[in-house]
Amino acid sequence: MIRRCLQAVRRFIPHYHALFQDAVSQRGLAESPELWCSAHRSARGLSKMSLWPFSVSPRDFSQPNTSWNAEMQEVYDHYNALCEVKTEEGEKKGPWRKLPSYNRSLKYATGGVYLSKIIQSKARLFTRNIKEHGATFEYVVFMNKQEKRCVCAFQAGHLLEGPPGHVHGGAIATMIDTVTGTLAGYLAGPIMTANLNINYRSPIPLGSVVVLHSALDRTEGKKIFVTCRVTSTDESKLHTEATALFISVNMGHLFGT
Ligand SMILES: CCCCCCCCCCCCCC(=O)SCCNC(=O)CCNC(=O)[C@H](O)C(C)(C)COP(=O)(O)OP(=O)(O)OC[C@H]1O[C@@H](n2cnc3c(N)ncnc32)[C@H](O)[C@@H]1OP(=O)(O)O
Repeated sequence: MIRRCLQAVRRFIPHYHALFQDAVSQRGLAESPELWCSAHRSARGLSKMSLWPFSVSPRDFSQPNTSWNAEMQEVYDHYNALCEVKTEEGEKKGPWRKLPSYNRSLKYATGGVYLSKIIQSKARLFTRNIKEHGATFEYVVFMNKQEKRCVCAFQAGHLLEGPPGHVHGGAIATMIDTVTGTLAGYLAGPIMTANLNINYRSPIPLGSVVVLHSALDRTEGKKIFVTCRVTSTDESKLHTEATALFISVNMGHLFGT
């Protein structure tokens, strides 16, 4: 069964490769950051049809679940309401968009000739690898493309302890990397983190909800500079400040080609 599935994957790779090369050329990405997303969407459609025989509908980890406390739900509801603005002509898309979040991003953005190298069946996105709701990273990202910024509501679970009763600095860095990286990737296509500078200003209690506010600072060629502030939900308390540098890469960079 597995051998037959792999044979089917191999048969479709040339078609997939053509699609991928067409849509995700570096020139195209530089001119239109949208291309990465459309290539990603096309790839998902294709992989669902034929390339990914093991595929099931992916779970969107950024949907509310029973572990979310009232504050987390409140921030979610606030930004979710901004995703659709009601007008006299009926509902219209607002400036914000909720990003879905899966536990294997590459599974849903499979890429032609790289397919055989990237399939590691046990690989899972670091922030989405625990099944128990609320134990680690509960978060949802809302993107505002016009303003080139995003916000993330983050509820830190009990397995993220660093100092007693408070969130581990590495877990905070993980969330900052994730949110700034998501913004940079959304605006510029495939990126890698080159530099992350973090100032921890006040500890984050375990179980509490904070908001990460991330914004594009500037771009210089392949370099994308992004800022991030982690605050309490009412923004009265600053927990962490960071700056990040991302470099646009082509997919070959990930596979040493
Ligand atoms: C799409 C979104 C979907 C998201 C879904 C999942 C969500 C999760 C998202 C999570 C996202 C998490 C993402 C992750 O966690 S990525 C994982 C952590 N990051 C890495 O492992 C990256 C490892 N490093 C590299 O691969 C390369 O060094 C990179 C790619 C970074 C640069 O490559 P390369 O070395 O070949 O670069 P270049 O020679 O072309 O130089 C280009 C320019 O950049 C300047 N430069 C380079 N490095 C630095 C530096 N450190 N400080 C300051 N400047 C630096 C350089 O001087 C030059 O400037 P200029 O001379 O042009 O002025």
